[in-house]
Amino acid sequence: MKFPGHRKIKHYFPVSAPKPELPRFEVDPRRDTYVVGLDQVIVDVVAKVDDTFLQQHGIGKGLSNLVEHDKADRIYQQLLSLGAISDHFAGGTIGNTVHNYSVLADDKSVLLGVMSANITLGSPAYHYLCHTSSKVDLNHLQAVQGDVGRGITLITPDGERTFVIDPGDMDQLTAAGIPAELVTNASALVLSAYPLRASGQPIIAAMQHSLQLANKAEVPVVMSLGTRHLVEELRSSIQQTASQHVQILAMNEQEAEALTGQADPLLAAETILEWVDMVLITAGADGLYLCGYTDEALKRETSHPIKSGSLADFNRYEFSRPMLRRDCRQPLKVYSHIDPYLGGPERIANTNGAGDGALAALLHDMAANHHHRQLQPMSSKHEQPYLAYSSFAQICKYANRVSYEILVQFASRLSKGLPEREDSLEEAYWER
Ligand SMILES: Nc1ncnc2c1ncn2[C@@H]1O[C@H](COP(=O)(O)OP(=O)(O)OP(=O)(O)O)[C@@H](O)[C@H]1O
Ligand SMILES: O=c1[nH]cnc2c1ncn2[C@@H]1O[C@H](CO)[C@@H](O)[C@H]1O
Repeated sequence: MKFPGHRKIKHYFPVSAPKPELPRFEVDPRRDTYVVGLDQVIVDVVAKVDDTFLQQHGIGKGLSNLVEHDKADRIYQQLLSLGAISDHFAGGTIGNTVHNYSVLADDKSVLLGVMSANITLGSPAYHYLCHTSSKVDLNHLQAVQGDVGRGITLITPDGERTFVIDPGDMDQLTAAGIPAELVTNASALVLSAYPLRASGQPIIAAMQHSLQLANKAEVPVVMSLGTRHLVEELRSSIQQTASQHVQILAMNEQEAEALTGQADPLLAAETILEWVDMVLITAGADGLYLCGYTDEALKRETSHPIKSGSLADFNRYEFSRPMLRRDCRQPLKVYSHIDPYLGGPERIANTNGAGDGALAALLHDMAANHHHRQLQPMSSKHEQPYLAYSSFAQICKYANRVSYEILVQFASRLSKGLPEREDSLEEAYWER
């Protein structure tokens, strides 16, 4: 487990005794620190098109459009004949998140979903496996006869991405195949709202079952909202799932507006904190917000400049560490915001996955806290049942840094961890 903070060598957790066993790729729920993700397994087929292509096929720009297999195939064949397909990447919003988590933490995660029983060269399943970190434990995927989902990712000249989703067998995940012990010993269970639109499909029951297992074992549940029109379509079901089963919600500012009716991320966060304990809102060129609770007696004042927006002095206590509302004797709402790292890259090739990257950073900080608590239960860091290792402000910095790394590459998944030292920071910073 790598340390998520300043990432200096001293922040690697000590390993004093030599490990008696050979390293295992499979997660051992009694010994390992890991997060579990549940996803519709999807391979992203990336193609560059112009806006008229979207209009011709009646595809809603910027949306994740669920379509019939035949229509998706017609689009795919046309893209092939145009020579417009540039790549096949592993995708799925939660698949991306757990992969990124494993790359950042240099540690294990588990993916729950489906996989084709018979994999041929060049098939969607083949591409998925080729682009997934070996630290993601895929031993618990459930076999299906057909293909995993195919997400045709259409990139228009303005950099916007639009999905055409051919579900294949991605929704055939069953509740009976969810390994209970893996869920109940995880640092967090992470899933998205996308499966909620698969009405009548087995994945709905699989999702409900995992939520119940995690809730019973008090494993934090993290839900990412997917895309704006999904939230518009399923607002009440998302709200209900969030307030009953979820502790942490992640979304972008459009999804926050669709959920709460508030265009201002701070006001949206204020409302969302009535349902859940923490919320991450990414806001594109405006950076990101992390908001949650701490106990009044444990609040810590920031040394960063004080910011005001729709809430006055909103970041005053951003040096506090996040807690569940029910663990606070006197809950205090804490808001933190950060502008894009280095003002964002000079040129953004593809924003796909920037939000998933930010969420992976938050998960890393939470898992590091879990890991440290197992190793050092008497440490002063665990006098209170904190949700994360670092403060709201520190997690914001980390999440934004990870998003930047995704923006400067073409793919939606990290191919390597963050540098140990930032070239942009002067030597003196690292001497502190
Ligand atoms: N135009 C931009 N300029 C600078 N930084 C950006 C820009 N767009 C995104 N970012 C950075 O990436 C983070 C996440 O971006 P964004 O809000 O677009 O995520 P998203 O819509 O959830 O993405 P996805 O759903 O594709 O994962 C932002 O918080 C910010 O740090
Ligand atoms: O319906 C869906 N279910 C699961 N993941 C999806 C869906 N639509 C798009 N993405 C995934 O979202 C990622 C970017 O955040 C993409 O990699 C894409 O595969």
